Amino acid sequence: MTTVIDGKVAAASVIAAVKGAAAGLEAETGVKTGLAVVIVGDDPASHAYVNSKSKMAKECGFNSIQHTLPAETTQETLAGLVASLNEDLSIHGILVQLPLPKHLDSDAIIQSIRPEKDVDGLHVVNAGKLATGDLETGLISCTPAGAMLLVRSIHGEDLSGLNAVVIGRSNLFGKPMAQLLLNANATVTTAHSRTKDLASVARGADILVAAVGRPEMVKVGWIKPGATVIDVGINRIDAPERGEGKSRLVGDVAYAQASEVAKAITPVPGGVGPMTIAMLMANTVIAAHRTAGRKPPKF
Ligand SMILES: Nc1nc2c(c(=O)[nH]1)N[C@@H](CN(C=O)c1ccc(C(=O)N[C@@H](CCC(=O)O)C(=O)O)cc1)CN2
Repeated sequence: MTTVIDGKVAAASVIAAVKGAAAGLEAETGVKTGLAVVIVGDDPASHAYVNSKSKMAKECGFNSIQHTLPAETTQETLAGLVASLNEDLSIHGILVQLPLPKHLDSDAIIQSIRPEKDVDGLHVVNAGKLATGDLETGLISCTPAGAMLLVRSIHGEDLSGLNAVVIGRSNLFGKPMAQLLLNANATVTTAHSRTKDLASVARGADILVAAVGRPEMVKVGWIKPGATVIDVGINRIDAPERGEGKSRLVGDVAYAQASEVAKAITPVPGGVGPMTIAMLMANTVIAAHRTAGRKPPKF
């Protein structure tokens, strides 16, 4: 029997823990956890994600602030906003929604966020801490942290003896995911578009993580029978069978066939996606605890 890993259930349990931790911190210290979310431009998907983040932050009992800036915002204006949020004592987490409009230098903006408020875990200080195996003092990028929690729900904390293959090498996901797996003692291969015979590399995986951004690219023949498959892709494709102009979401894995051979698999939607926002809340309450000099909760 294949286990379908339910990201909505896992995310709900993270959120319940966040709510408890935020309430406890406020009761003990008077510190209300604060999250500022910044969005620039009109991309509808980005607006939907940001609205979900702001709403979830309120549900967690946070001070939730949203800054919505027009597409023509200059680098100086955005940098000025980040600088003022860096100084704002009521804000413990700053998130700048990506992608930014093309005329803006995303990396300069991300690197201008104070590392202790970088709840996206993208600042080089946080990336460096993860790369050197320090999982205690930094902030870990939300989607890999969430995907790792799903891996742990199947395999436990120690992945000794297991081969993990991550397909994708982005800073947002592939690199931090590989480092999290390595920290848990898995034997890790990072594969990508230039990897020779990707299918056979993937077939060596006990834990296969796909983050390629190509709909259903990972076929059943790429999956070792009994493997755990974590699908990070969120691709919207046409679905004329649902009516004219309709679309549906699919992952990077051909789910229907893959779920016949995998031991455990994440669906799309409802797998890794919901974990991203839950881990953002987790990072924010961790950051607030640290600022208040309290031991942060573990997730
Ligand atoms: N600053 C950041 N920008 C972006 C990030 C990020 O982590 N930090 N990630 C993505 C978008 N994203 C959050 O921002 C995100 C993507 C998907 C989901 C999610 O829950 N997906 C659902 C499906 C939702 C749908 O129906 O469209 C799922 O997979 O079940 C949450 C957050 C890029 N930008």
